[in-house]
Amino acid sequence: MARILDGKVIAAAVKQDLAMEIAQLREKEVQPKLVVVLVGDDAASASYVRSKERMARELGLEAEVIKLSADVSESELMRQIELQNADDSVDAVLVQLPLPEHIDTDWVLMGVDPTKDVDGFHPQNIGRYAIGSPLVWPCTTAGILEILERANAPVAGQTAVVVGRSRIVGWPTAQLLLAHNATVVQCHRQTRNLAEFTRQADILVVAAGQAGLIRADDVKAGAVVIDVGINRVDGHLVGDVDFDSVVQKAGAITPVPGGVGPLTVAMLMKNTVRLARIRRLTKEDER
Ligand SMILES: NC(=O)C1=CN([C@@H]2O[C@H](COP(=O)(O)OP(=O)(O)OC[C@H]3O[C@@H](n4cnc5c(N)ncnc54)[C@H](OP(=O)(O)O)[C@@H]3O)[C@@H](O)[C@H]2O)C=CC1
Ligand SMILES: Nc1nc(=O)c2c([nH]1)NC[C@@H]1CN(c3ccc(C(=O)N[C@@H](CCC(=O)O)C(=O)O)cc3)C=[N+]21
Repeated sequence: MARILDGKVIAAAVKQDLAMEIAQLREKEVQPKLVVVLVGDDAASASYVRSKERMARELGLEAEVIKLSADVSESELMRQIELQNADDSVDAVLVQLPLPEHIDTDWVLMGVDPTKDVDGFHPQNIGRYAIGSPLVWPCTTAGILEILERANAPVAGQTAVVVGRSRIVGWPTAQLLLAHNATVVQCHRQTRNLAEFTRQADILVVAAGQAGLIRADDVKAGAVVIDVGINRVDGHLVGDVDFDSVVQKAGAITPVPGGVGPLTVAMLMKNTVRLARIRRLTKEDER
């Protein structure tokens, strides 16, 4: 039976460390502030944003949510982002995805000041992580590293397979594992014979959004399996990994819910604090 990597417990440990750091920053009169821009009334997005607000409040971080209607124009959305860019009290700006169809997501994400880009989605940050040193790693990716580290799972020299290559999860996660000296294979929809690759993974990260994509036969015995997927099936949340069968074979596994998700929110807070620290306490030429 695999060890179950409990995201809630790990997130609580991250929060504890952060609370101390925030108290120290307050002594230096730094009050980190996060702004979340939420467009439209998608129920899942609204619920994620609520959990972000809740955790910020618990930690004593300032958080503001700017709600815009689903039919907001691209230029009005940009104007709102630029207001946050210009506001010196704001350290971190997050534009909740997905955005409505009529809005060019790439263009909007490029509008966020790279020094306030708490998601790490700006091309400047992507360029930085291509050379291994981003200001921040995207929250989910950072959360995956936190899980691996706190579980004492080695990364260097391991074979890591990432299923998915999205800007939010798959791509940055493969880059992070590579930066930590894993041997990385990145799979996607056009990968032929997916199982041939996943079966070789010492670390298997699955971020495809397909319930039941990975079953016990697709996993190497003893592997560390990180299930990022969030799928609603018959009213329940399930991951991309068939937990009940894979738990019998893997060495360690994250559950859904209660695995990567809680870490994503915790790392958003950690990234906010980091950006606040860099922007307010570091000289321009040291960044
Ligand atoms: N727990 C958390 O904190 C978070 C969870 N999520 C969840 O993670 C999942 C992925 O999210 P996201 O990356 O945004 O999703 P996207 O839909 O943007 O990307 C999915 C990726 O998976 C690949 N893929 C899809 N199906 C298959 C398949 N059958 N075989 C191989 N590759 C496949 C796609 O390939 P291709 O590029 O070829 O299309 C694509 O690269 C979702 O369930 C989402 O809800 C997302 C963010 C945070
Ligand atoms: N700009 C931007 N940045 C993001 O990081 C971002 C985004 N947009 N859009 C959507 C995805 C998804 N995402 C999740 C966050 C928390 C949970 C989470 O807390 N999940 C809980 C369960 C949640 C529930 O019960 O619904 C869990 O897995 O235990 C999941 C998914 C962040 N994303």
